[in-house]
Amino acid sequence: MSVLYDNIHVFLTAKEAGQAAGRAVEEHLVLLQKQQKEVRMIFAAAPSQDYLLDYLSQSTKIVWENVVAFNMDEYIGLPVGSPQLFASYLEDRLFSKVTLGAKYTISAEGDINEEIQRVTAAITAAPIDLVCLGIGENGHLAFNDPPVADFDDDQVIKEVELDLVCRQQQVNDGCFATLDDVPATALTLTIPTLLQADALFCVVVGKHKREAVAQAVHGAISTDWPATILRTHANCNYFFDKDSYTE
Ligand SMILES: O=C(O)[C@H](O)[C@@H](O)[C@H](O)[C@H](O)COP(=O)(O)O
Repeated sequence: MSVLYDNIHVFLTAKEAGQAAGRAVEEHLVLLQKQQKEVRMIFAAAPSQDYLLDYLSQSTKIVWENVVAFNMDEYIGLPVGSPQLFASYLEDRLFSKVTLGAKYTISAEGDINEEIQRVTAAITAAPIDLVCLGIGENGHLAFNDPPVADFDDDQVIKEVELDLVCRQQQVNDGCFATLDDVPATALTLTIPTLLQADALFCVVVGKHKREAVAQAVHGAISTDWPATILRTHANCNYFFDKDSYTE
C-alpha cells in the first residue's frame, strides 16, 4: 500500500482496497460506539463495495444492534424483487448477515412523493455519522450525475434522470445486460445529504475509473465531476486500487 496524503490510500488490488476500507470503517465504528449509543450510516450498493461489505459482515467488533442503516439511491421502475435493486444488493451482502438496530432502504415501488417524505424524515431525525460510498465513471456520487448534481441542493432526496454514461456504467459493471434494461430515473440522496456526515469512506477500483479518480483528486471543484466536492469535506478517506489511481 502507498499513502499519498493522510487520507488517500492506494493498494495493489481491489480486494486489498476494499478490505482496508472495511478495517477503517470498523475502527471508526468501534470508536464511535464507545462514545454514543446509536450510529447512523449510509451505504452505497455497487461492485466497488463488495470487499468492504464482506469485511464488515464478518466483523466481530461492531455492535450492529446499535447501527441505523440507510442506502443512498434506488432505481425507479424495476420490477419488485429484481436482483439489481440496491436494497436487494445490500440485503444480500450485509443486512441479512447482521442484526441491525434499524434500516431505511429507499423503495420506489409506491408513491414517489410519499417515499421522499418518509426518507427525508428518517434522515433528518438525527445526524448521519458516516457514509460508505463509491464514485461513478462520470464522477457521480450516489445518482447525482453531472447534469443534476447540485452542491447546494436544499432537498434531502430527489428524483433524477440518469445520464447515459451512468446507465452505460451499469452495463459495464455487469449489473444489466443492455442499456435498454437500465432504468432512466432513480431516487437519490443529494450531495449535501451525503456530505453532512462526519466521516466518509470512499472506495473506487478499476481502470475504467481512472479519469473520475484523477478529477476527484486533482480536478477543479465543479459539478462537471461531482466527486470533486469530496475534497471540501474535513474527513473523507479514499481507498483506491492501482488501476484506478495514476499519479
Ligand atoms: O452504489 C450506489 O449506490 C451509487 O449509485 C453509486 O454512486 C456507486 O457507488 C458508483 O456508481 C460506483 O459504482 P461501482 O462501484 O459499480 O463502480
